[in-house]
Amino acid sequence: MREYWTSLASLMGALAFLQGVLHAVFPAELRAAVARLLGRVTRAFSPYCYFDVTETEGMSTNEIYDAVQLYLSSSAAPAAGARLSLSRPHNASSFTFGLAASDRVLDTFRGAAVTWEHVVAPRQSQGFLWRPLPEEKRRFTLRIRRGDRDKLLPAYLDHILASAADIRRRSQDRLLYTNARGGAMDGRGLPWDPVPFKHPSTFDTLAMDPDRKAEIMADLRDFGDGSAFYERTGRAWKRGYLLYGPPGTGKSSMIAAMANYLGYDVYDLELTEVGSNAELRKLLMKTTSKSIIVIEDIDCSVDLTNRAASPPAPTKVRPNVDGTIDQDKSAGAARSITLSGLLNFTDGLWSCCGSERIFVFTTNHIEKLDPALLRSGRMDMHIFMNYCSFPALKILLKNYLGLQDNDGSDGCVAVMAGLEEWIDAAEITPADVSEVLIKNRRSGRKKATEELLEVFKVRAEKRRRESGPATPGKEPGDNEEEEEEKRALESPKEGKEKAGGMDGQDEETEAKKQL
Ligand SMILES: Nc1ncnc2c1ncn2[C@@H]1O[C@H](COP(=O)(O)OP(=O)(O)OP(=O)(O)O)[C@@H](O)[C@H]1O
Ligand SMILES: [Mg+2]
Repeated sequence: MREYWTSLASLMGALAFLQGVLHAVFPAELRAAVARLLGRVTRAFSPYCYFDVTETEGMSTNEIYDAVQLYLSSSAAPAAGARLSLSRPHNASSFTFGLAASDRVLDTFRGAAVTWEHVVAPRQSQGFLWRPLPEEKRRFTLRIRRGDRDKLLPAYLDHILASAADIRRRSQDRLLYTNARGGAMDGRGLPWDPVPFKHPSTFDTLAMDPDRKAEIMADLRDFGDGSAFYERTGRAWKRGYLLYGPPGTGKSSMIAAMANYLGYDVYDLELTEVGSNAELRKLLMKTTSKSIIVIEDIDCSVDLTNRAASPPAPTKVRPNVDGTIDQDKSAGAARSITLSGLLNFTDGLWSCCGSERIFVFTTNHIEKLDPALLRSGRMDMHIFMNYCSFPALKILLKNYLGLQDNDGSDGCVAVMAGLEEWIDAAEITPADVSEVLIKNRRSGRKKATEELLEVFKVRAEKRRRESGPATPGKEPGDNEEEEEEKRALESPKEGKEKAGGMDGQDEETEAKKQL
């Protein structure tokens, strides 16, 4: 045994001596060149080819490196034992995972398997630089089979860039843009003011007929995934939705749900702030793709009845001495937008200067809109937001009271039957139902639903009277039922919030303010 250790020690000594001689005889450059050559020879006989994506290109960062990192963090499967690093970028609402040094992930694209390795090596001393580089050199190395090369490149890289852009957009807080400055540009030449968009409305919380809801969601999904379809058919990648119906039926809530569902930004276009068709076009050109452009209450914003009308001579709005502008003067400026300007905005050549954009118009009076505005291609889907139906009511009861379908607890079954019987006759909006539920939610489910049934009955009776012959000598609101309904909506018998807490009205106002 002792001899074994002695011979091992002499072998190690001989190797160290040989290495010393090699270092002395062959300079470092020569050794590196030999190593490179050996690497090349091995690669020449390897069935794989390799591509490096470095973190920096010269002094600037490499966008592809960031995209690969983001893509791998969400799409690819880490190899067994790989470590992922966790981070949360600035302004992001979710975490992202990154690959730690020297770990590998596997991925497949078009049936071909690929491997990514994250290589981290210390950087040699940099000397003096105005902008020092990171101390480590990082790169991703892509390994693919030689035979798959044509199949994978460049399509696989395009796929990575598109996926990374999508992930980035989804993990960042989205924005709500307004044109409150009336088209005037800010310091960066942008006419839109952004604020973080955090509206809580989703398709889960939206009360409407479930079949219609599923249809709208499928339509939005088709639109979002429709890049190839729109290209193949030569259509501009945009879609218009018209939401119409009485006030308080969820039109604005639907827009927020759409934005949350697709992960799009929202541009809330205030037409009365726009001075001319040219300004409207400029605003359109400054919107980004993957966004929803909204014009609320379109019938109230601008005279939309005469397509042929030419804009009146531009009225320059002169500010008053104190710098303010009179309302009627600015209204004059808004009138210089014409229907034809708006039609071009939604379906003219300019409307196609970006892609993946949704136009949403809302109105309480569809009959006031010009048919040209409503045709397919401009408003592709017309969505009627109606009074609350029983299936929609069940969604509100679930959201506000946690009441599940066929929930027999708290003795609600009988009340539910009553609600189903009275709801159509009551013609009540989801907003009014929400109001009653917010105010009574602390009184227990049974009490809250009973209170709602009471409101339904009063409302139904009122509707019946309204549709019957008018009672001479009676003013509107001059009857007992109306007063009783008002009382039920305004001051619930129980469950009033104590001072200090936000009451139902405040919550509602707060929710409305969010959009
Ligand atoms: N369908 C609905 N589902 C869930 N909540 C709703 C629905 N409709 C209305 N609400 C509630 O009523 C409030 C007002 O609704 P919303 O602003 O969406 O109505 P609207 O149809 O846009 O009204 P308007 O025509 O006056 O603009 C919302 O904040 C929401 O709480
Ligand atoms: Mg609205």
